Amino acid sequence: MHEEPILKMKSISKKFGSVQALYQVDFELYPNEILGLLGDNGAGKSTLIKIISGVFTQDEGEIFIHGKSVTISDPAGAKELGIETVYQDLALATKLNIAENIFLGREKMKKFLKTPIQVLDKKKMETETRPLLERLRIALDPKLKVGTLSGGQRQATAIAKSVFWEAKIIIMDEPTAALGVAETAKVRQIILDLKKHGASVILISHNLEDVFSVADRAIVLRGGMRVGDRIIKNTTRDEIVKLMVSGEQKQENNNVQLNNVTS
Ligand SMILES: Nc1ncnc2c1ncn2[C@@H]1O[C@H](COP(=O)(O)OP(=O)(O)OP(=O)(O)O)[C@@H](O)[C@H]1O
Repeated sequence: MHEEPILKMKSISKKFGSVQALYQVDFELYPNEILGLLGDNGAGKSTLIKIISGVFTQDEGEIFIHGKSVTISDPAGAKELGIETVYQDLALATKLNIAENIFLGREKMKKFLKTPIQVLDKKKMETETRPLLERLRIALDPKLKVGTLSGGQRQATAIAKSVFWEAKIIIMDEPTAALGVAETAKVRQIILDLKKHGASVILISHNLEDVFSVADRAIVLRGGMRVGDRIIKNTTRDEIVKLMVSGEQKQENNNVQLNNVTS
C-alpha cells in the first residue's frame, strides 16, 4: 500500500519500571484497513493500543494522524482525533437501554421554553439509534435494556456507539472472546461493515480465525518489538504463529526491529 497512513507511530518505546513493554515500535494503519495486532501474552499489544487511545503516553517516539504530528494526552484527546476503543469490558450501562448507551455522556435533552428544566429526550435518542443499527445490520430494538442482551449483542452495541460518534479509527480488544460461534460470526460481519462504511479498525485477538476472516494485514509484536508485518492473503496461520512464538531473523523491508537491535 502506498497511500498515506491514517495513523503512523514512529519508534515508540515505553517502560514500566525496568520492564521494557515496547521498544522502538513502528506502526501504521491505512485508511479503510482492518489490521490485526497479534502477539503472545506480554508482547506489548495492550500497551500500544493504550498509547493510541490516550491511556498511556509513550516515553519515546512520535504519533502522526493523516501525516500531522499529534500528542494524545488523554482518552478525551483520542476521541477528539476520531479514535474510539471498544474494550473487552465494553463500558456499557446495563440498566440503560441501547439508545441511552449510544448517547451515554452525550445525552440529548428536551428543553422547555422559558424554563431551565431539562429532561432526557428518550424518543429522539431512540429515533436516531434505529437507522444506525439498521445501517450496521444489527437487528435490535433501541429500547432494549443492555442488561438483557447476549454478549454478542452487547459487543454490537459498543461498536455501534463508536460508529455513531464518527470514529475514523476503531480499536477492538478481543471482540470475540467469550462469544459463541453464531455471535462471533455476527461480530466479524459488523467489523467488515465498519470497513464498508469507511472506518479503519485495529483488531487485537488471540483468535487467529478472527484475523484471517476479516483482516487485510497483521502486525506481530514479540517481547515489545515489532517482528512481523504480513498481508493476510499472502501469509498462513503457521507463518503468523511462528512470528508470534519466535519472531523472524531476517530484516523486513519495512523497518521491523529485530530482537538483537544494535541501535
Ligand atoms: N501498568 C503496568 N505496569 C507494569 N508493567 C506493565 C503494565 N502494563 C503492562 N506491563 C508489562 O508490559 C509488558 C507488555 O504488556 P502488555 O499488556 O502490553 O502485553 P499484551 O501483548 O497486551 O499481553 P496480553 O495478551 O497478556 O494482554 C508485560 O511485560 C507487562 O507485564
